[in-house]
Amino acid sequence: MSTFTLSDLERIVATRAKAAPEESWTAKLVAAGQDKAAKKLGEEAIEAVMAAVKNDRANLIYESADLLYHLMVVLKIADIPLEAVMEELQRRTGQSGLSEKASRQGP
Ligand SMILES: N=c1c2ncn([C@@H]3O[C@H](COP(=O)(O)OP(=O)(O)OP(=O)(O)O)[C@@H](O)[C@H]3O)c2ncn1[C@@H]1O[C@H](COP(=O)(O)O)[C@@H](O)[C@H]1O
Repeated sequence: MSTFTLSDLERIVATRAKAAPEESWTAKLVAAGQDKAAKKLGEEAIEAVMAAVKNDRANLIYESADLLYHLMVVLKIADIPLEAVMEELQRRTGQSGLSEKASRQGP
């Protein structure tokens, strides 16, 4: 079982964001800005969706890793700590996704 966590990835992204863009994909994306980083996130999401609908397990794992990495870069550029996302997820525990959806729908 892997001991690697999203917090580890967040730390790596934060460190590599300060590297020279010629030597780091992370730094290159950060230097390019949120439009480029968010576009990459969208592309990786589509690739993960395609792997999922094709039932391609190996590729879904690979594209999910790309997706999570690019999400961490987008959060870094937006100056949102992973902690904020985890707090939101924690806030939702104890409430079913269906009742949460219903609470957002109007009369
Ligand atoms: N997890 C990742 C990770 N996942 C994907 N990628 C990179 O994301 C890029 C996007 O892949 P694509 O094939 O979609 O893009 P591309 O066609 O090469 O690029 P474009 O033509 O779209 O610009 C590739 O260069 C991948 O290597 C990652 N780059 C870095 N990391 C992590 O970040 C760390 C630091 O990496 P650097 O910032 O490069 O030092 C690494 O050790 C990893 O832990």
